[in-house]
Amino acid sequence: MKNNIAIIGGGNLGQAIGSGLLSQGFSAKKLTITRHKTELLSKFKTLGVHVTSNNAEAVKEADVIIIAVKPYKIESVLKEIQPEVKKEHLLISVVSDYSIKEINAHLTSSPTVFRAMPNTASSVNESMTCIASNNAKTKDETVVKSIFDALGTTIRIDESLMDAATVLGACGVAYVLRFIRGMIQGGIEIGFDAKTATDIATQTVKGASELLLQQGNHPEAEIDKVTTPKGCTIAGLNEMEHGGFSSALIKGIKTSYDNISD
Ligand SMILES: NC(=O)C1=CN([C@@H]2O[C@H](COP(=O)(O)OP(=O)(O)OC[C@H]3O[C@@H](n4cnc5c(N)ncnc54)[C@H](O)[C@@H]3O)[C@@H](O)[C@H]2O)C=CC1
Ligand SMILES: O=C(O)[C@@H]1CCC=N1
Repeated sequence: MKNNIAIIGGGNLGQAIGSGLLSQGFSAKKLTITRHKTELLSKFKTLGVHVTSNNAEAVKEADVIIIAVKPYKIESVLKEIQPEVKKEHLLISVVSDYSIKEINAHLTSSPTVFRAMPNTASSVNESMTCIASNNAKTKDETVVKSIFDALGTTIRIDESLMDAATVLGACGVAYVLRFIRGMIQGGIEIGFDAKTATDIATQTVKGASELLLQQGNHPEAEIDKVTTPKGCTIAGLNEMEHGGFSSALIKGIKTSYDNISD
């Protein structure tokens, strides 16, 4: 990848993106990460990444800008970098609940603006990243897709689905991790130590995902292969459903969605 990338906001997601790019061989010299407390980015500095608290300087040196600050900070960041943003820049916002139109309203130079919704699995190159833009050129779309392809898998979506992508793909990591924690707790109760229960639960979740990813089957078709009539799987599954398992998940997803807007 030949672009110089500036990540504005080296927090949880900004660092995950930085780590994911570096582990895929992206040159540390072409990467800048900013935040106020630069000492918290020392592991990147050690690897040769340019670490600074000066956003304008970072933007000046970059051709791709990734904004990864909290939603309530994006307007001040846009005001700060606005004088240095050029038409040739590709500006990618991973900020939730802030539209391309709102971003453009703070910029006079009309850069090409994208929104992307990756997740924290970017750090291990297993993100699902949803990407949206308005009338971007194909060559610019290719550049943005290649950045996030390096961090996992990408799909292009309409910007109107960005809130839904935020919930399913980004918040989704937390839902799945809570599920895994529940499996571990159950595993300990039936006899495993925490480490063994974690090893079994995590690989089982990975394997179940791979069944769907590699074979494209419906989850219920795979569940049918596990549930022996009158067996222990269906007994446990039905007990979970009596406890509101699928319903709680669907309600939680809808509640997250309803809580995106401030
Ligand atoms: N954490 C996640 O799983 C995901 C987060 N997002 C979005 O990414 C954005 C960042 O989220 P997190 O990384 O979780 O937040 P965070 O709070 O961990 O990171 C934001 C970083 O920006 C820095 N920052 C604040 N003001 C700044 C400024 N003026 N200049 C430079 N840096 C500044 C903060 O010090 C912090 O390190 C949010 O808008 C969130 O909606 C999107 C998908 C997933
Ligand atoms: O919870 C949040 O607000 C952010 C958005 C997506 C993941 N975390």
